[in-house]
Amino acid sequence: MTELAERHCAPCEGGTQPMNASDVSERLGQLSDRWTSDGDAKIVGQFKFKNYYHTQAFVNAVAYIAHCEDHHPDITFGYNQCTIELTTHAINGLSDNDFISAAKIDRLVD
Ligand SMILES: C[C@H](O)[C@H](O)[C@H]1CNC2=NC(N)=NC(=O)C2=N1
Repeated sequence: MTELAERHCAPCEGGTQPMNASDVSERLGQLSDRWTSDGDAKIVGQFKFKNYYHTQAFVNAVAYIAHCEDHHPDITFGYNQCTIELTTHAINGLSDNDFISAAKIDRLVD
């Protein structure tokens, strides 16, 4: 199968089933250890940086990915850390879009 980071998010307007726990855990295995799942509802990534400039640059790059993919994570950050939460609002759960976005975000720092 094509690597997650090479794929693109597909428009999701509902009507798709949210991923079940076993799909979630299989997809999580394709991401870095920074990501954990919060039940089947969302995945959370924790990123550390050496200073505010590096953190802010990362946040800007994540926002750019979100714009290009039309899939939007919640982003919170401080001086040297950033937390990304991904879920697919349209289906109230996780879809491939969340894992594709997470894999692209991983690529920024790996
Ligand atoms: C039409 C467009 O694809 C949708 O409105 C997108 C926009 N960004 C989104 N982002 C997230 N996280 N979940 C969504 O369901 C979603 N829907």
